[in-house]
Amino acid sequence: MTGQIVMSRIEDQGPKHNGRNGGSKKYPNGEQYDSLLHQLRDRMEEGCGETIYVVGMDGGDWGLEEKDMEASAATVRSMCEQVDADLITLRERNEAAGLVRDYLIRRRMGELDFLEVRVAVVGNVDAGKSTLLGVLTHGELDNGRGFARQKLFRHKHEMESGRTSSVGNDILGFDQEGQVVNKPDSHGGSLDWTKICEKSSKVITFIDLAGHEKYLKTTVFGMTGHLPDFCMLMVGSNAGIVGMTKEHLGLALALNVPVFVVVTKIDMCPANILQETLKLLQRLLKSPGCRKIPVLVQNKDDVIVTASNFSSERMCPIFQISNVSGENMDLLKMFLNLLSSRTSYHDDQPAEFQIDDTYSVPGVGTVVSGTTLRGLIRLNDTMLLGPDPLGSFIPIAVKSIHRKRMPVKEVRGGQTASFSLKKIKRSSIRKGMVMVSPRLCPQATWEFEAEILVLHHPTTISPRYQAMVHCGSIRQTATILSMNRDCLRTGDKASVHFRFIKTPEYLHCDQRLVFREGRTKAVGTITKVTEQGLMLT
Ligand SMILES: Nc1nc2c(ncn2[C@@H]2O[C@H](COP(=O)(O)OP(=O)(O)OP(=O)(O)O)[C@@H](O)[C@H]2O)c(=O)[nH]1
Repeated sequence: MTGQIVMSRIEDQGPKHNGRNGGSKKYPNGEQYDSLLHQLRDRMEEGCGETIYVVGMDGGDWGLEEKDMEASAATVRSMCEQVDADLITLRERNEAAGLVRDYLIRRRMGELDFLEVRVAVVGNVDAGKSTLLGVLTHGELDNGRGFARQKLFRHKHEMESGRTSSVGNDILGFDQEGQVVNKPDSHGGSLDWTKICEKSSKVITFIDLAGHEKYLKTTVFGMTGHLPDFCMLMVGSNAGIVGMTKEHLGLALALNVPVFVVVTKIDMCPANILQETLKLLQRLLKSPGCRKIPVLVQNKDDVIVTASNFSSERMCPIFQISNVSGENMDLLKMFLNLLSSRTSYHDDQPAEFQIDDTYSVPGVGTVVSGTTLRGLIRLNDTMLLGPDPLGSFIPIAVKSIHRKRMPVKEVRGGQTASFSLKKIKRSSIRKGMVMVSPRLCPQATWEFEAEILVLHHPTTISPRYQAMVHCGSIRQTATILSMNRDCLRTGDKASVHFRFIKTPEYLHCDQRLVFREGRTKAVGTITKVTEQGLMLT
């Protein structure tokens, strides 16, 4: 093994993990070091503050002798100092020519900052969604009779019926070492969000979307409005692929949200039934409608490989867990810690924030919560809030910002936040409104065109048909004014001209939308937004 380093190897032959390739970093000269540093910065930006880095390639071979590995590791450590990041060893393995090491490189976070990843949780009723979230966030296993989920229920009627109907939010914090920081208090078992965020370098927000068909509306809103980075599809191993499972998978695929699957209840499922469920699941994921590559995650190596290839590739990891015995929970947690946000941000982009909920807080006033789509919003910035029913936007000053109930000074693209607004009545704010930078000169839109695909419709769709459009946090009925075909049936694609029936909305080209009415579902992409003054009547 020579001590030299050939730069082209790093770019050309490193293992491609979602652009996170590594290489041999033994004894680079100044120029090579700068180039490596530049690459690392790019990768960290692409991964929203973190990247998986593989060290140990020399020539075409995998593996370094111990002393070369230590030299390479020292180079990487020094680069991490330059970019103010921590270097965490994920695994070390022996390949033909020696050692290979996988590192997680994660930006150091100040006390009030953390990386944020949103995971939508879907799956059929009784698949164990609420239970898994209870187990993950409260660190106590279930008893198989609903113990763990009790901690999550927010509404009385849910407590009584055992069904989740609201879009709940649960958080799971990981420290720099990848350990869970959630510590429920000893009385009542409640979680202190501020403490979790302070101790975390990454916070996973789970958006628990209901499993019952009755709540499909809520599920669709959660999948479009809360901008999940990833979707966790839960399947009960004994029940298999039933009820809403395919529906939820289809929705995630239609909205281009990468999916991973968690098969639960393996403690109580006979081996042959578990195998049957896994077989059907793999067949479904490989089918022409999904075109995924299912991977059964069995060990830490599988976690690293699937996490590294997850967001941009077709890989679909499948975990098999028990909420009662805790089997494989460590693999799922490790995977969650390695997921990175899909929304990269640039400070210089004009800020956009979409509102998905409003509250009246005694002593504070009106509070809006939602997701920052782009740019940077700071305390005391002036933003434009709208559109109101006439399509206007009004200036408002940002007087307080909270992330996960914690006061902060700024919030960036990809992060959820809430703002308290002065002198604004809660009743004048609706879901779907936005707060944007005045630089954008925002316009409200009554009409738009979209390319849509009808996923399911019992008869045919033709002009004047009305249905609910979900787009980001917008949820409003729209009428089809015209389309480039006479009528649409299941499986048809068309270019369709829509008009909102109640108020104009703030829309962008390229936004994904879901068009839904009862069992009818269509998905699409906005292709044209009509300026306010130019509406057709
Ligand atoms: N034995 C066993 N029981 C489980 C496991 N996971 C969940 N359960 C039980 O399965 C039942 C249903 O779990 P829930 O978490 O309520 O299911 P859900 O998917 O959240 O259902 P909805 O919220 O109604 O959509 C509860 O009684 C749990 O105790 C598991 O891994 N093993």
